[in-house]
Amino acid sequence: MIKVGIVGGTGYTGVELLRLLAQHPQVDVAVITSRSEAGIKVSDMYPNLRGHYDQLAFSVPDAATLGACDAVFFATPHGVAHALAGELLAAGTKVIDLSADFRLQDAEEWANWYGQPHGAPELLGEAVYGLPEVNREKIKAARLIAVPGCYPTAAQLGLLPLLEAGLADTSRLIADCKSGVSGAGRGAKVGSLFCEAGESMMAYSVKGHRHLPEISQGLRRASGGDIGLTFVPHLTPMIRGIHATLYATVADKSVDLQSLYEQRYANEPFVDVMPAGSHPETRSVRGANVCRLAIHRPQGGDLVVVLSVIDNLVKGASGQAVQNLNILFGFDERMGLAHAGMMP
Ligand SMILES: NC(=O)C1=CN([C@@H]2O[C@H](COP(=O)(O)OP(=O)(O)OC[C@H]3O[C@@H](n4cnc5c(N)ncnc54)[C@H](OP(=O)(O)O)[C@@H]3O)[C@@H](O)[C@H]2O)C=CC1
Ligand SMILES: CC(=O)N[C@@H](CCC(=O)OP(=O)(O)O)C(=O)O
Repeated sequence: MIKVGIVGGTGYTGVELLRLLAQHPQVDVAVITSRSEAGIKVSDMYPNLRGHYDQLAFSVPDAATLGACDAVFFATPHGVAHALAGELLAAGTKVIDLSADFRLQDAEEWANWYGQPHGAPELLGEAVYGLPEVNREKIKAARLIAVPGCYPTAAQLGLLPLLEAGLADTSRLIADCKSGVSGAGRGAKVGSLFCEAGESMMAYSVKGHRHLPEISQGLRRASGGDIGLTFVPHLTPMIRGIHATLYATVADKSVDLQSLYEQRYANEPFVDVMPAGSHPETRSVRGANVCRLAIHRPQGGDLVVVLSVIDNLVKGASGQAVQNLNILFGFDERMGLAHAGMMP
């Protein structure tokens, strides 16, 4: 049994961690922080967790208490893990960061996209990008994990097989992505109001979204060369889910792309390559730590369309974080994550 802490326990990814860890046989959640709800019992705030964490209350983040844990999750806005990770690592605590603080390898690029200086560039060298389908061996030996963003998880898992095989024109890739509103977090924002987002759909950040450099970094690693990617995120009237429609030009029509994807993900417990011609739905992964993919080549042309769906709060955040924890501590990778998606 290991002891874990969660910094940022009242946000959407924090409470999703609690939901998943409630069924994890090897994890005891010892500390959960919130500055605004300190002193409140978890089960008083989240009735779905009654019977699971009845003695646990939110507390103000404190490095000494967190440093007594085996691992600490950061489910906080950018910059918080920068400030605390070094101290926790020095105390021998592993850090699993759900924010973007350690996802980009280049501190200057991070500062440009996130509009603030990087708070812990000295830790970047050891941070491991926590996409198990790419970095499983590195994760096993890591102390600091940067859990990928939600759009980057859906986009990379959908495009990696084509790029690793050197099949796609890497100068012209398109990721047309739709997210549920929980992707914006629990904080009050006009754009997240039911009257604003409840029955409407819009693209945003077309000029440049902070997930663009993260997706490009991963695709560069996969292809070994430069990436020309257009990434357009959209806000859609659903609570959870990401649907990524990915476009790539693949001139070689002789390749069996279905087999390529099936072989690439044959041993991956959380990537499901659907039968040829499928149209995965976000509700099929709702609550589940799964990415479902379908590969299409419309009219047999050179444009390949890959459909990729995840739950932004599970494979796109907290589920992937638990998957990383399992790998890090040598548990079965599926532990605590055996949830099927929710239909309807
Ligand atoms: N929502 C999603 O789908 C995804 C989110 N992420 C990332 O995960 C992280 C958390 O996201 P989400 O759960 O949506 O965020 P929320 O806004 O819903 O929650 C943020 C949490 O962090 C706490 N917090 C805020 N500021 C600080 C601070 N300075 N120090 C300590 N705690 C703080 C808040 O509690 P309090 O203020 O009371 O302390 C709250 O519990 C973000 O970095 C986000 O980008 C990643 C992938 C997907
Ligand atoms: C719908 C929505 O607003 N989504 C968020 C991205 C989700 C997320 O939290 O990503 P990070 O972990 O990288 O911050 C956005 O576009 O900013």
